[in-house]
Amino acid sequence: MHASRGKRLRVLVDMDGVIADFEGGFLKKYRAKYPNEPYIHLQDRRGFWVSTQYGQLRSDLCEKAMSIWESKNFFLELDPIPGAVEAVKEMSEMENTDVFICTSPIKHYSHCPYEKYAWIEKHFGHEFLEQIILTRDKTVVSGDLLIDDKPDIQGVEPNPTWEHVLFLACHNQHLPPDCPPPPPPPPAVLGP
Ligand SMILES: Cc1cn([C@H]2C[C@H](OP(=O)(O)O)[C@@H](CO)O2)c(=O)[nH]c1=O
Ligand SMILES: [Mg+2]
Repeated sequence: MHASRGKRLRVLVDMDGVIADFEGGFLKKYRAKYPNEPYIHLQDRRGFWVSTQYGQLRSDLCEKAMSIWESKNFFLELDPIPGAVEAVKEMSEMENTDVFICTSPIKHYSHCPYEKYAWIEKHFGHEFLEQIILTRDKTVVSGDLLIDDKPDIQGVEPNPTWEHVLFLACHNQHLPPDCPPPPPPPPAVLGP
C-alpha cells in the first residue's frame, strides 16, 4: 500500500519493554535493594504499571518500586531485550523505511532522559541519536506503526496516525487481542 503511493514507511519503536528490559532490570535491582521484601515474579506480572501491582501487594511497596527506576543508572544499565537491537538495526536499513525510537521519560527527570540517550548511543551508535523521539504523549507523533508494549496508548490526539502493534511483554501476555482492561492481579507470590 505504502510503496504504491511512493511513500516511506515510518516505524516508531518503543524503548522500555521492547528494546530495553525494564521489567527484568527492575526485578534484579529491587531484589538487590530490598532482599527481605516480597516481590512479584515476572510470570505473575499483570497490568502495565509495576508500582500499581506492588502497591496492591503491600501499600508501601509502591514507593519502594518507584525508588528503583528513579535511581541513577537504572535506565542506563538495562539489558537489551534479546535480538531487539539487531532487529531494529536491520529494520532501519530496509528500503523505504524510517525507524525512530519513541520513548517516554519518567517525570523524575534527573537521570532518565540522559540515560535513554546514552543507552541508544551505547547500543546503536552515535548516529542513531538522530532517531530518538522523547515524548510523554505518543499520540501527537506521526508514523505508520508504533511498536509498543503498553496496551492503552492515550494522549491529546484521539486519532493517532499510527497503528499500534502491541509488543508482547510479561505484563500484557494474558490480555485478549482486543485489549480490554486487564484482569485483576493473581494472588501475591511472596519471596525471596
Ligand atoms: C513506571 C513504569 C515505567 N515504564 C516505562 C515506560 C516508559 O518508557 P517507554 O515509553 O520507553 O516504554 C517509561 C516512562 O513511563 O518507563 C514501564 O515500562 N513500566 C512502569 O511501571
Ligand atoms: Mg514500553
